[in-house]
Amino acid sequence: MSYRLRMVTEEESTSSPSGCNSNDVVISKKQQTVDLGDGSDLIYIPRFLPSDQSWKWFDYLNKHIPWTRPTIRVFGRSVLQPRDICYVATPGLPELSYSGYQPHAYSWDEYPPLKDILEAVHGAVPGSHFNSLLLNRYKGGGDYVSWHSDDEKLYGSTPEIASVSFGCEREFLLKKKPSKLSQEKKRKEEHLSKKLKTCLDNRHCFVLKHGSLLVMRGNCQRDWLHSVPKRAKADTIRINLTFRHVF
Ligand SMILES: O=C(O)CCC(=O)C(=O)O
Ligand SMILES: [Fe+2]
Repeated sequence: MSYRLRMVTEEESTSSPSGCNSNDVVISKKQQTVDLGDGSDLIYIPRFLPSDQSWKWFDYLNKHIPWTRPTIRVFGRSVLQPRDICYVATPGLPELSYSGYQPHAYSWDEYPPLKDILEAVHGAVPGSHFNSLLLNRYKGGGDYVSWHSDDEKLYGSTPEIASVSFGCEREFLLKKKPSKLSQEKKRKEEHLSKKLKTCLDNRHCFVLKHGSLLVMRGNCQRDWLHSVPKRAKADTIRINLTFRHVF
């Protein structure tokens, strides 16, 4: 099954509705940009892909991707990764390895819909050339990804990561990495915030919607950690695709 679709932007489709046909994927451009400071920023497009097309992709990925739940090493112990994963990459790139685990790199050609999603992402992120993809499947609220940053050397010093979500909405959290300088600053800010009775917490939360796109850019992986915590009430499947550029 393949979805070769013509992409049009929301602006094009509203300015010339007759230019659209039923095979068009209308890409929404309504986006929120968050400046995290010090050269880190995020772009969030809640309705990036149309809902019905996103459900078709969800069903395809859920059924056809060779999901695996690997054993990884965390603080010297072997643990089952708390979600299913799969890795897709262009042949000839340096191999990805994390937490003592090296995933097999499947090819884009084996899963044609991934190329359509990649095309939509490339259209939304000017100048991007993603050549690898890590897929995650969260089977329910007990599946999660703990605090981490995607700062592996093969992604370069300022990785650009584009994340597309399908299915169950889950919270995506970001918090600033601790540093000696920022701890000192934090102590001063806490003192001040107690006085002002305000909360100065360096955290951000996005509820990642079905069909949404979130892009992390600049120093995000150097200065920030992100996670998708367990949520008892999230009882259905969520599939997340993170597109990355390997150098
Ligand atoms: O599922 C998500 O939204 C995030 C996944 C993630 O952070 C990762 O694969 O590195
Ligand atoms: Fe990540």
